[in-house]
Amino acid sequence: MTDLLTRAEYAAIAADLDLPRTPFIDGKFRAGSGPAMDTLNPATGERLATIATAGPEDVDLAVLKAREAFDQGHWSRADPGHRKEVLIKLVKYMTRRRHELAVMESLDSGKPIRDCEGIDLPEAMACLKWHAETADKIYDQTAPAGDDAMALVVREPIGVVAAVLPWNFPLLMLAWKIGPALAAGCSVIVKPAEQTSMTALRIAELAHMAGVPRGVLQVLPGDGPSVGEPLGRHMHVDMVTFTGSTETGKRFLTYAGESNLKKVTLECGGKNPAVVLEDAENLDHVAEHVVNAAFWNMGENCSAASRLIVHKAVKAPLMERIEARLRDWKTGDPLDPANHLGALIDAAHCKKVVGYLAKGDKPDGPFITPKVYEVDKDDPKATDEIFGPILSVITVASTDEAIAVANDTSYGLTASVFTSHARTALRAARDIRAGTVTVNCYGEGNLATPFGGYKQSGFGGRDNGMHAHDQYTELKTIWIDLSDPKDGDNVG
Ligand SMILES: NC(=O)C1=CN([C@@H]2O[C@H](COP(=O)(O)OP(=O)(O)OC[C@H]3O[C@@H](n4cnc5c(N)ncnc54)[C@H](OP(=O)(O)O)[C@@H]3O)[C@@H](O)[C@H]2O)C=CC1
Ligand SMILES: CCCCCC/C=C/C(=O)O
Repeated sequence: MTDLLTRAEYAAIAADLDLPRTPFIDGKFRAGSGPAMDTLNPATGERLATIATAGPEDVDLAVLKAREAFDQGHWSRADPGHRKEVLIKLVKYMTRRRHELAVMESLDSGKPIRDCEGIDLPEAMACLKWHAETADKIYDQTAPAGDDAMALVVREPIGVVAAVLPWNFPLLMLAWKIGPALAAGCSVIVKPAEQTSMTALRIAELAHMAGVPRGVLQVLPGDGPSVGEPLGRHMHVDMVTFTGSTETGKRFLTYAGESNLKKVTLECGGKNPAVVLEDAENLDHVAEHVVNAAFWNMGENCSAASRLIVHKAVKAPLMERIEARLRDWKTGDPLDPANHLGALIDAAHCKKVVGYLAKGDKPDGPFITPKVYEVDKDDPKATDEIFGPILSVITVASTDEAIAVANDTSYGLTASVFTSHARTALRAARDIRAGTVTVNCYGEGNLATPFGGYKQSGFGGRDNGMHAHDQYTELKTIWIDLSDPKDGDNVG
């Protein structure tokens, strides 16, 4: 874990923050022509900043500049080694300013500073570096074509990419999108969630300082209908990469279908199961993972394991251990490094989550302490993506029943299985319909492994790994006739 500063030191950084307040277009901050928007500190409800949002002309200008930059080729056709060096320089700038970025992220999103410093920031930087390093190490292919021809199969950057982001991991999701897209040579326009624009704006500025040319990385603050939809419908945007709710994700398919058939990749919601079977070993270890899986990031996580599906034989000892671990998980002031849970993102979301609390359980403003409820598998707590610190526990009597319950959802993002038998683990991993299945642990894999969902959790591609790079490229076949023209007619 990164060395944390004290609460007072974080407060001093917060007091001194220089916050970005306008769209970043064509290499500079410009006065946005959209309505002013207050961004609030979720923990206090106080105004953090008033941001000038992007209006329709800003969206058009950003797309025009992104297109021009792409066509000029200073980035898209640059030596891949140059793109690598520039992105690594960006990471260096982020490293220098990591405390400032971490505090900005915490103030803007309500996330606990210990996570911003220990997870979001280092993971975002590692992600950018990982993709930067791939830029000059990817080879194209030749295909079998016989003696008289050569067939090249090459990947080219797809063009102008709009990245529409959620509020739960503002910086990390930014990195998951811009890392591979910029490394591949695309121009990227970012639409952060309206609640959390701060770190995206600052990263765009740092990227430009590091050498990302004008128009290649732009950030347009504003809400979904004003900025997300026009990007989704724009005739000169080649691709949308989206992370957020399934409902909004589906809209982007409509926008694409009603405009230019742009490519759309969606990373959407989840109601992910942690399946603990009768033969699970070391219940202390299981409890540690289950607690982290359900409550990390206040449960505001598409890959949160919010359903614990547990065999009746191990339920009681596991529940005891979960309750014991939760005593160490403190909720409160996000800038206090002692706290594991901060504030929920905003009042509307808080109201939604509170609607799932049991009678008698109450929030403390935007703070909700972890809740564990035993429920039937059809209870809304067990079926809905709550996106809050609520773990729903469903008891089962067999492995088959556990797998059936795990799959009884319209989502399929992640799942975890705890068992001591390799065969059971492998069968369960195969039978659960989800994009990531972890065995005897909870997680999302790492930067090298693809992340995305089955069913209504995802569409069209994967974040992370080389699979992410591939989704920001088009495949082109170049067929070269090598036959000797003297041999006569080689047509057909
Ligand atoms: N998979 C995930 O990681 C996430 C899942 N969710 C789920 O979604 C629920 C609702 O959260 P919410 O923030 O509303 O998520 P959304 O899916 O609505 O938001 C994600 C992004 O899409 C944008 N957007 C919203 N509406 C439109 C639209 N009509 N056209 C184009 N873009 C749009 C948002 O902009 P803006 O918000 O600025 O209007 C935001 O940038 C949560 O409770 C949770 O269950 C939420 C966030 C992340
Ligand atoms: C350190 C890995 C964090 C992964 C978070 C994945 C969540 C994605 C989402 O909620 O969209």
